[in-house]
Amino acid sequence: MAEVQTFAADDGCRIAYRFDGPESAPVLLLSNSLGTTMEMWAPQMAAFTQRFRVLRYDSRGHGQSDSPAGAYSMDRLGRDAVLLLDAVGVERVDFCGLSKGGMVGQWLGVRAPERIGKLILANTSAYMGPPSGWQNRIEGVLRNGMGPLAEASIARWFTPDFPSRAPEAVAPIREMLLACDPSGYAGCCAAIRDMDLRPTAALILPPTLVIAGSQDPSTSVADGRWLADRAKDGRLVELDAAHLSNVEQAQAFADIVLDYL
Ligand SMILES: O=C(O)CCC(=O)CC(=O)O
Repeated sequence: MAEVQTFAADDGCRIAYRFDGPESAPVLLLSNSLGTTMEMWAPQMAAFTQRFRVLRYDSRGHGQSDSPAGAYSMDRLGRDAVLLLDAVGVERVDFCGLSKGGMVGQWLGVRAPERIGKLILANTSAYMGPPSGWQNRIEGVLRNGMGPLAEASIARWFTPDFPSRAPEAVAPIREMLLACDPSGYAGCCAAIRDMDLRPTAALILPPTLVIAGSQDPSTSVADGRWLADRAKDGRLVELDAAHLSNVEQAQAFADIVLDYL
């Protein structure tokens, strides 16, 4: 049975990961969004493991990974993904990341394209300014913890009636957010605060599918189209969802990813 394992990144931060699916299958690497864990991919696991050996990890600051104090950077988060591949001895993967995970994907597409077959960037953006908004969020979470963020986050992550229509899908996501280490969450907020991947977006080399949510107030369809227009071989697909489109449109998300791969 698959279990969560850990490896140490080059600064000693322990990163948690797990494999699921047939050992002989090609590897699909999944990267989580801000305030969630590798369990955010639960709605796709049955479908993805039909064809792939799925490698999921908790981004530093999240889940069972360490949460070092201080600001992280997108370089740091991108290097963690490369170091994970090195640690498990996998040379090349297909990649799917949502929001912050998609920012890591943009970084990989430019900085480590030789490690990536196809890239799927869901509900993400090359820039999420202004920095002052992130700074306020960092100060708030370090002062007051995760609790006060929860309901506003859920309201951005799902369309208005989804939580009452599918409480069983939303409850685990709320739990992940509330269990998040405030210092790890703040570290990742700093990485987004300081991120501007726009100057290098045209250097994304792998074939790229961008998935956008037509009702996503965090990373818009326009943000997704902007990326798809710049990636060397980019394409855009829209789902009727808010930010966590893989939870709200679980089957459609899985079908789109598997069709593309
Ligand atoms: O979701 C992410 O990974 C980063 C973007 C974000 O903060 C979305 C949100 O909380 O609305």
